[in-house]
Amino acid sequence: MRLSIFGTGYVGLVTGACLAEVGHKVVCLDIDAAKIDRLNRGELPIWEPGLEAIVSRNVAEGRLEFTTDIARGVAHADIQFIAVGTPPDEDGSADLQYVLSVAESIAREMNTFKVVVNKSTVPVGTADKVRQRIEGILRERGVALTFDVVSNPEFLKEGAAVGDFLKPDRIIIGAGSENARKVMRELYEPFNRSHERTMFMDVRSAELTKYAANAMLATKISFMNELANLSERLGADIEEVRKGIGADPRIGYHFIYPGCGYGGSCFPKDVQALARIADDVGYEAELVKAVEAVNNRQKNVLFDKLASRFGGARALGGKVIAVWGLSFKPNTDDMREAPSRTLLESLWAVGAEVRAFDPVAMEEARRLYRSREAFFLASDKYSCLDGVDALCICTEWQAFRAPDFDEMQSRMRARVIIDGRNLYHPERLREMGWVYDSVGRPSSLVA
Ligand SMILES: NC(=O)c1ccc[n+]([C@@H]2O[C@H](COP(=O)([O-])OP(=O)(O)OC[C@H]3O[C@@H](n4cnc5c(N)ncnc54)[C@H](O)[C@@H]3O)[C@@H](O)[C@H]2O)c1
Ligand SMILES: O=c1ccn([C@@H]2O[C@H](COP(=O)(O)OP(=O)(O)O[C@H]3O[C@H](CO)[C@@H](O)[C@H](O)[C@H]3O)[C@@H](O)[C@H]2O)c(=O)[nH]1
Repeated sequence: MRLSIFGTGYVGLVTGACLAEVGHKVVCLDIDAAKIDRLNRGELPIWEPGLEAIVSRNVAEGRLEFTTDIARGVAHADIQFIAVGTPPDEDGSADLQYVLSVAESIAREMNTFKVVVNKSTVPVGTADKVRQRIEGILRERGVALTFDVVSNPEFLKEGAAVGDFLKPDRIIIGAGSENARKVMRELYEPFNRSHERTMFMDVRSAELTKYAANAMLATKISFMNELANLSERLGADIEEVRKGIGADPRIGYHFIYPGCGYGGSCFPKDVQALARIADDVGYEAELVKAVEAVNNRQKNVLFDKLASRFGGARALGGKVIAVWGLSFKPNTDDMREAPSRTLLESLWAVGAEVRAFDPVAMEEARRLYRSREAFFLASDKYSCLDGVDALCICTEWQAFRAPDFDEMQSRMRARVIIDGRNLYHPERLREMGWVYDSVGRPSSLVA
């Protein structure tokens, strides 16, 4: 089948490449001409494992192309995907300007029937707004064309996006007409060969399913972080508690890792947006708001631990602190809402100097903090430790899991590790003479 996708970010680009991979003919559009130029030169604007190979193969085989030409994109296909950003507005609600602007573009250029498929994460009722926007423009143009609006939220994770897209747990389709359901079934047919993954429902339920999934996952994390903070104060070990509860299949082991808070471009904004969606219909979403509040507090946990270790926040002035891991999670260079940023900014605020290392997010860190003094990006994880007073770990990259502790010790001014991802065994480190603090474990109590 033929389809066009507006937006070549994480979702649009992965969707385009993966739908081309199964045989469809895809045109990807973006208003960012520099991005399209890079893609046409064979460069990827994002770091995502496995994506480059799929993009280059499908471009070479003529199933995938990139353009800024809206008329060409709209004419190419009956199926028009919207995969643009929905960033938080000032009050935390999702800003729909990019989604509605794509709806306008489609309406201005369409001359035949279209199925408009929204893949962006959007509040319940957005499909109605998209429909009204398209109808308004068609009226202005004086043309009588029919179209469907479908909700098809995306559940891929950064760092595992290609695998998630090609082998989805489920494909959610919110569609109001039999024709739209038929088109979407055919489009996703290649993904249903081993078993049926497509779930059809009404449009509003599909829109809410996306927020429900993210809010549920974020709730699990905030719950575990709350329990971790409690464990520390009770002399219990959250890692034992985690395994103990994970063994219950009703709870499960997934997404119950405590740490220094969740980040990324989705959980923080979507939890906030869900709370605003509830406010808008006069419902106080107390649990959802608590999830956000717990997470905001958790993002300070490394700084607070460091401060108490050094005898107060002001005592950190003039200290040199190493940070391992800048991206919001492993296998991505994305630093949006990363817990590392909260730590960096708190350290700078008290006059500490930071030496940082990340396996892939160095360029992104340079872009974000170019003009920052007191920020040194090291070329590897060991040189990052030269002369530092302590090491903080923000991201659980594989490269940090089994380091050479002797090498580390020889470079650091003091043997202090504050670990926001619970990577090491507290007792082993203590035996080796380290001061080791992590999240929710007895190590945290050792002076
Ligand atoms: N990043 C993820 O892991 C993820 C996963 C699932 C869902 N989502 C949701 O998908 C949506 C897109 O997220 P993303 O991370 O891909 O965003 P992104 O910011 O990486 O990319 C959005 C792209 O859309 C382009 N764009 C904006 N207006 C446009 C227009 N009028 N026409 C064409 N292109 C336009 C931008 O230039 C940009 O390249 C969001 O709603 C997000 O919440 C994201
Ligand atoms: O047990 C856990 C699991 C995750 N995290 C943190 O949670 C954040 C988000 O992680 P993850 O969900 O793996 O990454 P995202 O790429 O943000 O993916 C989420 O957000 C996407 C955008 O909506 C959805 O499509 C995905 O299904 C959803 O998992 C990261 O900071 C992780 O460190 C924890 O602290 N503990």
